[in-house]
Amino acid sequence: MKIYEDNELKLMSSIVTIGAFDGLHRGHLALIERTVTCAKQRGVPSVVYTFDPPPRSFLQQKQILMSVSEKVELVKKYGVDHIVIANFDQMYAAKTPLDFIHEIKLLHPQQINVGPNFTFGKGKQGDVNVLADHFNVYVQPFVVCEDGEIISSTRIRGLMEKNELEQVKNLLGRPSLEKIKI
Ligand SMILES: Cc1cc2nc3c(=O)[nH]c(=O)nc-3n(C[C@H](O)[C@H](O)[C@H](O)COP(=O)(O)O)c2cc1C
Ligand SMILES: Nc1ncnc2c1ncn2[C@@H]1O[C@H](COP(=O)(O)OP(=O)(O)OP(=O)(O)O)[C@@H](O)[C@H]1O
Repeated sequence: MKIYEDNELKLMSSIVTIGAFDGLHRGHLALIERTVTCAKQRGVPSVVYTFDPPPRSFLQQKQILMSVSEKVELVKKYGVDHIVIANFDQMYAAKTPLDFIHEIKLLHPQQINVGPNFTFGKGKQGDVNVLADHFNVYVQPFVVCEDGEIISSTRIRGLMEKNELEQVKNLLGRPSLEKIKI
């Protein structure tokens, strides 16, 4: 897997997934698996486009669930070809949805896979509908756990605070944040 610590990767064709992916829970992993499978079927590279630090931690001082090197290590195990790690700072956060779309166009994605709640651009102005005006977008239905609740990094942060580690393992689908697979 090739790692790009700027957001200037250019490809002729690709399948892309985008997100903070903090903690790499079962919802994130479903998106990454779909991206890799689809890329292999079509014979084009798979790309995970992520942010460091996670926007929620930079903008709202939320706890970071995993380091960028742990994230890279786990993403690599899933057979991803390229990972872009955009430096999320004030200047980056101020980009408009259209600025971001122009960057993603450099990847020439045949398909972009995101979850229903994906947002992007200054003030979270871009959503899946805006993205779909410019790209072929697949919206992965929410992955939920047994009680029907949506799995999210926010929920995992809350469970960690209460030390509910069994439930954390369940949402991650593996024994700990760092461990690769069960
Ligand atoms: C170019 C760009 C600018 C962003 N600016 C903001 C912002 O101003 N405020 C905010 O809360 N989030 C901002 N975000 C974060 C997104 O809303 C979102 O959290 C991020 O794209 C990760 O998606 P995910 O939360 O679905 O993983 C920005 C994201 C991108 C790509
Ligand atoms: N449970 C889920 N099922 C399917 N897709 C998901 C799920 N949770 C997040 N996603 C998608 O994964 C990508 C990364 O999302 P993100 O990193 O914001 O995760 P999150 O768990 O929603 O985080 P947070 O709780 O901090 O907002 C986005 O495209 C998002 O829509």
